[in-house]
Amino acid sequence: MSDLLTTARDGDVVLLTLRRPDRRNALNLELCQALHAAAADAVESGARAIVVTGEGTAFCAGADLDGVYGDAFITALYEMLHGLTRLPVPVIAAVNGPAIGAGTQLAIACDLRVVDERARFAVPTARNGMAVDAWTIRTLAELAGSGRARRVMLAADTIDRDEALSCGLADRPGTLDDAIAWAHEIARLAPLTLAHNKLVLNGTTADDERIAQSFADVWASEDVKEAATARAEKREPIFRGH
Ligand SMILES: C/C=C/C(=O)SCCNC(=O)CCNC(=O)[C@H](O)C(C)(C)COP(=O)(O)OP(=O)(O)OC[C@H]1O[C@@H](n2cnc3c(N)ncnc32)[C@H](O)[C@@H]1OP(=O)(O)O
Repeated sequence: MSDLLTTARDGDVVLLTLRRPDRRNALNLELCQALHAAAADAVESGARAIVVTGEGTAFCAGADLDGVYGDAFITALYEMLHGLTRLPVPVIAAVNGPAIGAGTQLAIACDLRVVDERARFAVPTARNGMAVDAWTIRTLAELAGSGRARRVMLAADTIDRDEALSCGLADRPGTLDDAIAWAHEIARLAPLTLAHNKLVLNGTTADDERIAQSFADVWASEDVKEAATARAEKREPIFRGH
């Protein structure tokens, strides 16, 4: 539990809100640990989709510039970021304002990004002499395109909302409510399939065995039968994740 993060559950969707609006939701050790734990708890409690957002005018101003220089913080930051990519459920970032530095890292550790009018992305490590890991730079290049990633990383440039939408860094324009509505739609999809797909999208060759297993699990599931039954009965399937 932390005062810096709230968790709200609505059916199968969990909303996690960074709550340091006076510091523009900058990430410190406590907030990284709280977010990591809350996302894992959400999955443990059966959530089928997670939304992450920031309170106030920013999504996340990145690492807390008053406390970024310790190993403990960096470790907690990457455990949290990579933890999100390893969760078996889709995570949507509702980017309600600037996502700077580790704020962009947080947004791209999520699977999907919904951006409101104030959203923008930057990783200005070249302005403050810091560094982000290879996963961050490669994922940014994968999502935004290599040319834009070069501009962001080598010229400390910003990607605004419209550009993010046009290049694929952001998936949909919209508000937090739109992101939550999308999460509810996603929560009705087949959970084992989503978990398999996410594992393939984010996994490495080290995950090959787990991927083969998740593939087999999907095909052996009750849900695959439920989809066929629902089709025959001309109704929407009700997936249970087994
Ligand atoms: C490995 C990862 C590395 C990193 O992530 S390095 C950090 C990279 N991030 C940045 O460089 C972002 C710095 N912040 C900003 O650019 C701006 O802020 C925003 C665009 C996010 C928001 O601008 P606006 O709404 O005008 O707010 P404001 O007046 O600049 O800031 C309000 C208060 O928030 C504090 N604050 C903002 N960002 C951080 C931060 N990253 N760490 C600690 N505090 C921060 C300020 O100092 C100030 O405080 P006060 O009201 O006392 O003057």
